[in-house]
Amino acid sequence: MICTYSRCLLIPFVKCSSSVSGPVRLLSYLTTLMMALHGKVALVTGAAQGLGKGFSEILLQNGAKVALLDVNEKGGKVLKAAFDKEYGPDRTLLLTCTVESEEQLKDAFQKTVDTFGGLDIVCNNAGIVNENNWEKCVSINLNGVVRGTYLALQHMKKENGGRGGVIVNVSSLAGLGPLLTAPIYTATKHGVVGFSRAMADASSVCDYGVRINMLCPSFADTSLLTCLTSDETAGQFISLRGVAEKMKDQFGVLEVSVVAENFLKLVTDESRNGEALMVQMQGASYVTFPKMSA
Ligand SMILES: NC(=O)C1=CN([C@@H]2O[C@H](COP(=O)(O)OP(=O)(O)OC[C@H]3O[C@@H](n4cnc5c(N)ncnc54)[C@H](O)[C@@H]3O)[C@@H](O)[C@H]2O)C=CC1
Ligand SMILES: CCCCCC(=O)/C=C/C=C\C=C\C=C\[C@@H](O)[C@@H](O)CCCC(=O)O
Repeated sequence: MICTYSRCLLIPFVKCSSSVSGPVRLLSYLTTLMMALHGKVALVTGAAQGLGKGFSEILLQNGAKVALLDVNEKGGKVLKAAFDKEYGPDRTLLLTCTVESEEQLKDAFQKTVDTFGGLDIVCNNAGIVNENNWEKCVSINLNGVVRGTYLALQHMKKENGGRGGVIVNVSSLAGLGPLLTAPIYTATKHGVVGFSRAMADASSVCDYGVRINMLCPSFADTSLLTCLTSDETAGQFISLRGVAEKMKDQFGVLEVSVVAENFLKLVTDESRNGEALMVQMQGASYVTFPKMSA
C-alpha cells in the first residue's frame, strides 16, 4: 500500500509492513535515504501520545531517528511497538523519564547520543494542565522546557563539538494571550515563549549553530482537553468550565496531523530562529512581536 504524506514529505512515502516482499522493502529503504531528515537524530519529550506522538511520527516519516521520552512507560511501550512495526526497530529509542528530573533527563539525552551518534532536533513538548497542583504545572511546563533546552544545547552547540540543529519548544496560543480559565498554564506557556526568544537571540550572538523556535497551537484533539472541565485539574477555576467549553467551540479543535505538519516547518525552515508559529483552524502564521525602542 502506498500512502503519500504529500503535504509533508518531499517525495512519495511507501508504507512498509513486516510482511512486504523484498523489492518494496528496498523501495522503502531508498525512499528513506532520499528524505529531508535522513541521517538526522531527534528527541521528543512527551512522545507517548497526543501531539508528541504526532511530532515523532512525522519525524520518522521524513527519515529521522527519534528518541521517544515519556513518563508514561506503558504508553511508551505501546507506541514503540507500533513504530517498530511501521518503521523498523532501529529507528526509535524509548526512554522512560520525567522532565522534572535533571538526572533522568540528562541520562536520556546521553543515551540518545550514545545510541544514535549525535543530536540534531529536540522537541520539548511534555506538558500538563493543573491549576490545583500549580507547582507541578510550572515544574513540567516551564522548568522541564528550560532543562530540555539546556541539555539539548550541551549536546548540539558547535563549540561543544555538536552538529548544531534546531530546538522546538511547545507553547500554546495561551503563551501569547491570557487563558482566563488556566492562569498558571498561561504563565508557563508565556514563560516558554519569553525563554525561547531570549535563548534564540543568545544562540545567534554566541554562534551556537542551534535555532530555537516556538510552536503555539490552539486547541488540539488530544486527551489534554479533558483538563478544561476536570475538577481535579481546573481547581478554583472549575466555575469557569462553561467559558472554557465555549472558547473551545469558538476556536475549534485542530487535528494532531495539522499541528505536526506545522511543527515540521519549524524543523526544516533554516531561516527561522526565535520565531513563534501560531496554528489555528483558519491556518498558521508567524507572530510579529512588538519592537522595543532602543
Ligand atoms: N492539546 C492541546 O489543545 C494543546 C496542547 N499544547 C501543548 O502541547 C503539549 C503536548 O500536549 P498534548 O499532546 O495535548 O497532551 P497529552 O496529555 O495528550 O500528552 C502529553 C504527554 O506528555 C507526557 N508527560 C506529562 N508529564 C510528563 C513529564 N513530567 N515528563 C515526561 N513526559 C510527561 C504524558 O505522559 C503524555 O504522553 C503540551 O505542552 C501542551 O501544553 C499546546 C496547545 C494546545
Ligand atoms: C487549559 C486548557 C489548555 C488546553 C491546551 C491549550 O493550550 C489550548 C489553547 C487554546 C487556545 C487559547 C486561546 C487564548 C486566547 C486568549 O489569549 C484570548 O485572546 C481570547 C479572547 C477571545 C477572543 O477571541 O479574542
